[in-house]
Amino acid sequence: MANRFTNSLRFRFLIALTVVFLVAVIALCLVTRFILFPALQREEEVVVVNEMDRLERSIEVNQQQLLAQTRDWATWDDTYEFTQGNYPRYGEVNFSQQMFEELRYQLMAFFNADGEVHYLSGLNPTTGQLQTCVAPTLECNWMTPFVESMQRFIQNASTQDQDLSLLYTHPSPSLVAASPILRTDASGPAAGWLFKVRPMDDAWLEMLSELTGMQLSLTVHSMTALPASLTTSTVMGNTVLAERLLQSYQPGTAIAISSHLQRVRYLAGLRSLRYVLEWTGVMMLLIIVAVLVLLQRMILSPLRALTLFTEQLGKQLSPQHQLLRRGDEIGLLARAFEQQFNHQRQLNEKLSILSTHDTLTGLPNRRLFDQELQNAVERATTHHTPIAVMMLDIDHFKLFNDHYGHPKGDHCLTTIGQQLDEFAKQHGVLIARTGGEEFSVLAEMPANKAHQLALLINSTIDSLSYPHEISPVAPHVTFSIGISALEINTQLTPSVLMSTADQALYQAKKAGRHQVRLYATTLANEPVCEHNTPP
Ligand SMILES: Nc1nc2c(ncn2[C@@H]2O[C@H](COP(=O)(O)OP(=O)(O)OP(=O)(O)O)[C@@H](O)[C@H]2O)c(=O)[nH]1
Repeated sequence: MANRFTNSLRFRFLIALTVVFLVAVIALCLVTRFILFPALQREEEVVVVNEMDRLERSIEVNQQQLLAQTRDWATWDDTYEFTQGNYPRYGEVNFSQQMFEELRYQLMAFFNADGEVHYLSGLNPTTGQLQTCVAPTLECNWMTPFVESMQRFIQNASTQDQDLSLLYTHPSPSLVAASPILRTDASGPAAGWLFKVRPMDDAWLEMLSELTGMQLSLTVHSMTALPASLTTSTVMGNTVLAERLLQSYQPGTAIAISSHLQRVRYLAGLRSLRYVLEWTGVMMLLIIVAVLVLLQRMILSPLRALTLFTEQLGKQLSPQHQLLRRGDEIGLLARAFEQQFNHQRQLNEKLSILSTHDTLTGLPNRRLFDQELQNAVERATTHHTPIAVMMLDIDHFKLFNDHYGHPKGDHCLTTIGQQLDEFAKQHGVLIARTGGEEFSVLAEMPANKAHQLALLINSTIDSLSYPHEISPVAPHVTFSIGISALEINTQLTPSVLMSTADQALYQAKKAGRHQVRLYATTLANEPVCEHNTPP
């Protein structure tokens, strides 16, 4: 049973489809692993870089704003005069704690044209109080790193240098704007430089976070040169830690500003991908099921029906099957099968007739007669019904052949055979050609009726008047007939019937031919002698 299933088309097709399905799944996994995932990751990297670009632009905007404010102060006649030493109350009039806090200034530093400190004002990072000095000493000592960097900038600046925005990392991360001090009409020469420092402290980060919508943190990195890629990203679960390095004016350091970015695009892409993969899998399974159903309906079921159909053909039921009406290949096959079977059946019938009938006369032959006799004897012994066997032999047929020739003898046999065939059909008996010019009759009837029938056969052949000029018996062809009609008992066999009929025939021949002799049990060894030779 299991072997039959594994050999079936259904099983093989299922295996083939499963293999195709597995190959498709593996291909899908490989495509996902080596094409789709990397594409999603590349897209995420682009998103990260764009986000950090946006962040950097926001910082630049803040720097430009500080620079504009610095430029505004530096190109003001009051500042110019102050730097020239002509406006001693400048600081007192213009600087206040509130102004520094509102504008988020850490420090404002004024330098003369030679780069020497002219005036410093700023909020002490420890106390938060406004301090004003003319040198970064004593309580203004915290301004020293700023001042040193600014003086280095002034030393390196050329006469063409205009205002500039910078980033400091030391002493703390800061935005710094530098602008040459000019008259309000921007006429020169520059009286010095004005620097404004805005701390990149928590408050500044908070302001930037509100502006960009990102949670930000800031660190200072020590490095001699900036790397090729200013943006790095580290995946941390559902977020990416993105970091952008910002060039510092102070050598050997850089400011790193970082943010945890939600992997919104990536996760959405991943969900879409999973959705597509799941549905692709489901669709493939549905397609496999559909293919199997179609296979079952379109091929396997018709093939099964074709098998049943051919079995019916084999049993010669001549089925009017609906398969024969199909227009497809199955229909063609069914019709071809039917044609082949019909042809085969006709051949078999011909063969059967050839093997059971005599070719010359068309009468049943000895084989068929023996079979039927066997069956009749069984019927007779079982049901105690009468049975009789007759042996018919043409008288002096050798003389006929010698006189008329063998072909005429054949013609005579054929004519007599036809006559006997008609007779058999009329009287419901079996007449076979069981020898050269010998015929046998199987008649399921009692002895007296068999005897009358034998007489009737003789008179029928006589009435045919087939010429036999040199026959000593009559001028036409005649029969001698021996009949065996034995008592029905378990001893009764076909050979007993045949041999006793032969004995009766011998008696008929011996008594002068053209006669009927009956060998019956009651008359055993005293055969009845009848002669119906016309007078
Ligand atoms: N033409 C022809 N002759 C056949 C055929 N079969 C047998 N015979 C002939 O039938 C003849 C039978 O001869 P015998 O057995 O001597 O019998 P008979 O001459 O009929 O003499 P009795 O039977 O004693 O009356 C032989 O000459 C056979 O050649 C056949 O198919 N065709």
